[in-house]
Amino acid sequence: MGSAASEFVVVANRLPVDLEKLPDGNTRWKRSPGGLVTALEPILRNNSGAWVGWPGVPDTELEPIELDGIEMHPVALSSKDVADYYEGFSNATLWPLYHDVIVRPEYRREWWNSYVEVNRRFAEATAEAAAEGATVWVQDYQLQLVPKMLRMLRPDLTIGFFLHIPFPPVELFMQMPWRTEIVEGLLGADLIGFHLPGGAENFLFLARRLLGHQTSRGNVGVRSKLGVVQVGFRTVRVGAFPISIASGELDTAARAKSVRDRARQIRKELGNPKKIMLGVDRLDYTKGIDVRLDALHELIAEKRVDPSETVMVQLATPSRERVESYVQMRGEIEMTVSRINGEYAEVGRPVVHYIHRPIPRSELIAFFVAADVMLVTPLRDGMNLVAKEYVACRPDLGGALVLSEFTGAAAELRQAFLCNPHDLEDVKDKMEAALTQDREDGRRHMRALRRQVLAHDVDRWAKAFLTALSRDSVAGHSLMSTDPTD
Ligand SMILES: Nc1ncnc2c1ncn2[C@@H]1O[C@H](COP(=O)(O)OP(=O)(O)O)[C@@H](O)[C@H]1O
Ligand SMILES: O=P(O)(O)OC[C@H]1O[C@H](O[C@H]2O[C@H](CO)[C@@H](O)[C@H](O)[C@H]2O)[C@H](O)[C@@H](O)[C@@H]1O
Repeated sequence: MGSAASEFVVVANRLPVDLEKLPDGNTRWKRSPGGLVTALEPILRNNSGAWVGWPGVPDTELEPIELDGIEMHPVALSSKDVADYYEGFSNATLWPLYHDVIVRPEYRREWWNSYVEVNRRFAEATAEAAAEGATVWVQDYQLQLVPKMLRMLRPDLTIGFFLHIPFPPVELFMQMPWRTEIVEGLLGADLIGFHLPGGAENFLFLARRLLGHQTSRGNVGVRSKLGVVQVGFRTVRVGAFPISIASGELDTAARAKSVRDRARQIRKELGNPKKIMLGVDRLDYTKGIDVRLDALHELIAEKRVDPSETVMVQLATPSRERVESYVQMRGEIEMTVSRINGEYAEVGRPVVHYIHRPIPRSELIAFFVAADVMLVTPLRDGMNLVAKEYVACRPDLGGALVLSEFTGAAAELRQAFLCNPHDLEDVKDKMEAALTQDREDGRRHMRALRRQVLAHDVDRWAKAFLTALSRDSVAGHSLMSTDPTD
């Protein structure tokens, strides 16, 4: 495969596929976890581009390879890189800091040094993969230094950056010992995207107060009214672009007879309960899996939910399994599941069905179709694609969505049963309301939710971001430029 050939390059910590080493010594590629891949994989597949990322296993050097129409450029990470850059700085420092310090971020210099070094490696790999004048789209918190490093290596490139997790309030961000370096790193991009206007506005404030750049001061809009930072002669634009899913594809898949049959079979396998509640998440402390389990436990104890006619299914993909806070949270969740089942299950009829492994896509869609109530209760979440996937999978207008106010999705899905996950009574009330909703009200809410999700799909997200990015490359913008992209 030729190098320096791609006109469009996505750079993300992970490739969309992980290399799996099988016990017999063979290897195979499998879909990698998380919403970033769910969102970007179809875009790249349909637009023939290159993807620079880690193949998900340590100490493995691989040549570029074409898979499913995408040119994959694997970046090797050693076991030490994985421990310090990925598990350490990315997921024990940045992840908790950017998610409202739900657990305490650890600030370690050796992790930071590794973050800098690995970001440099990604920048170098991208500089090799990109054609002259190409567009490069850097993704997420693991790679915040790449825009500046890449600009120094390849000033000819147009560089976009998108943050998939929340950008924290200024008071929290200021804890970061390397806060200046991170803001400078991001400012290497031509366009910096966040899910919500609040994140973009936090960033503009920091660019002004921390680095002394001139910036625009008004509110940032959604896919419009971008903010501006003047960095010497360069103008960096900052905007809000809420990510989405391939809604049309899911809608079609959910209508298939095989999926509807499987959904009926799932209900039967669960003992034909009156109501099925569903949770689908990476096993992450931000997702509030404990919140929904505690709420269910209390609802049963208070006899507001009858465990002989209601079941909960929690599908949990293993995630970041060597990071201490994840180990601890898994133990707590599994204990609560056992406690609820210990108190209320009958032989052969658990109240909570808990599966700790990834589920194939078609099976997941059948679960969405089968579920009467979808529980999405994060303490904080950049977007949460699961909420949108559930809505897209309900062309029958059935089902109800309980959604935390602290997800990016809540800004768009206003007709859900919105709840405050820090207020257990509120979560219980919303779960009960969703379980007992009037059929016609439910259909009306679901119709409105679907209108939003089907109209704003992942293609529209990518188009809005890339259109704004390409405008950057052709024209200089004045400091107060406001240029709608939608
Ligand atoms: N147990 C599971 N099995 C298979 N896919 C899952 C599972 N849990 C989550 N997913 C998928 O992973 C993605 C999660 O995206 P999102 O909700 O945005 O959160 P995050 O990216 O933080 O994990 C969705 O596409 C969802 O369908
Ligand atoms: O790569 P991992 O460490 O296994 O984690 C998986 C992904 O998790 C995060 O996803 C986020 O992106 C979603 C799409 O924008 C968004 O809906 C969700 O709220 C975010 O949490 C992470 O940001 C990705 O980098 C990871 O690949």
